[in-house]
Amino acid sequence: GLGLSYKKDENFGEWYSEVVVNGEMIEYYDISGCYIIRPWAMSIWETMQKFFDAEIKKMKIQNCYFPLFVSPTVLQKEKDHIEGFAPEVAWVTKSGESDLEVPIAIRPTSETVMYPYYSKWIRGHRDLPLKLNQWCNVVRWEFSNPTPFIRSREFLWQEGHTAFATKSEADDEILELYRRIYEEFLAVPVIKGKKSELEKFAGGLYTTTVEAFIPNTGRGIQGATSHCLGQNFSKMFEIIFENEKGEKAMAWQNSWAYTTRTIGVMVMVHGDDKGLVLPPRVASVQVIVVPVPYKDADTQGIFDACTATVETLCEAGICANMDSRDNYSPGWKYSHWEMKGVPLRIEIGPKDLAKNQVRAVRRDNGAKVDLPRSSLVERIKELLDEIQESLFVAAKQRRDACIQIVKTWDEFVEALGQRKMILAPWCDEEEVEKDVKARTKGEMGAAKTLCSPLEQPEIPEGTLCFASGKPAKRWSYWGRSY
Ligand SMILES: O=C1CCCN[C@@H]1CCCn1cnc2cc(F)c(Cl)cc2c1=O
Ligand SMILES: [Mg+2]
Repeated sequence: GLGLSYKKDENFGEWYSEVVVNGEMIEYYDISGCYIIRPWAMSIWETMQKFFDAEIKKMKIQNCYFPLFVSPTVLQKEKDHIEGFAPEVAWVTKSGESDLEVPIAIRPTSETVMYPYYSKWIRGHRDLPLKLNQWCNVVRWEFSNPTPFIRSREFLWQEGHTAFATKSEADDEILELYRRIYEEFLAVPVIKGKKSELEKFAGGLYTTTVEAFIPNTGRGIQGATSHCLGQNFSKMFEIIFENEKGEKAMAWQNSWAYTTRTIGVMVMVHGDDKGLVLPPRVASVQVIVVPVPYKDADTQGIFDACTATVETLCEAGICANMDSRDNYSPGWKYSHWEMKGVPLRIEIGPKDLAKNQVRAVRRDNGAKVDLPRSSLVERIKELLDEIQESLFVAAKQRRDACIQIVKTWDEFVEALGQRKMILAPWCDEEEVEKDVKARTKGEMGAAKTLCSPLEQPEIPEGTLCFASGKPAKRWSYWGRSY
């Protein structure tokens, strides 16, 4: 029947798997780690894409499409940093009955696909900057526990690859777009930060990130990423141009991505024991109108009022629908649309009809309010804005409650045991991070750096690293992660 069999605070993993299926976002597929993305989730991806694509077009970034398949020679070109990734590369070895002469890799990311052509196209400084993006899928044959949206063997993303004549900083503008996707659309708080040397993209100079946090599991999760590649890849792929002084120079590059993981983070942060809770800005149905007929009361009048209400809201740009199915009770419909996380429900019964009003019910906190039909549009718009804001505020409060500032190792271990996101002063030495990982190994996974926040709290003179006792150089967030 309706309703979830698992509670979010008791069986988070099972709750999550059930809620994405019952909310009709995901259908499980007969290949492990692969999932069907149903329209209820695809519309969220499209809403984010519409925003992000328009924003990168303002930055004169152009979309393109490179092949899915990578020839092995070119994939090995990056051998230094991909040796760790080799086990997750998927290969095509046959067509029909016959083996391929040479196996072909399926892109796990597109540096090796794109950069040989960057090298060909970029000859002189007038060919720069070259700023391309592609919306596509990538395949990484992961073995650790597959989770819909969060960790799958195929996922959708955008990957941006930019090349400049001069040293360009990692793209702060892109990182800000990622923050906006999380905080303004998905109502999920994130922290902008820099990855440690150990956690960064090995092929680049440094990696910046927006880090989210899942209070229920006490794990950080990388929300999106932007890398400053320096000249590392232009050296490897000979992306060389003649500069304005006629000298040979190597291009400076950035690359950046966000993925369908964004949708999973939103579900984990906002969902509850009645199902999904969608932020209005990404909800494909923001208002569901349910007729509540009563015995011989004016059923047609109620239906007409519902139809008129939907039309009025749609004309005002609000995504409203009516559930007019006559084979389900109002109560069944309430549970169904709560499971799907529709932000607002409008009920119209005989009493509402008589008073020329509607009853609006918020999905996030269950609050009910009677609205006169005369001021319906403005009141509904206010309610939707209120829901969007309060989802973000509530999520930020829950996330902030998980942040623990520590100064010593004992405090660190205690906070880790309490599944916290730990802010600690650190000597910024890679060996020390490796040591923390070794010392916190366990079946829940080791602690690692999540990011060093771009907004650094001040470090009082004499502050020592929580792990090594050496002079602290920067604050960093630590914790377990996905
Ligand atoms: O994160 C981004 C932004 C968009 C473009 N790419 C970079 C780096 C991707 C790292 N990475 C991540 N995963 C990988 C998996 C693989 F199997 C292989 Cl061969 C390589 C990689 C790999 O380089
Ligand atoms: Mg990976």
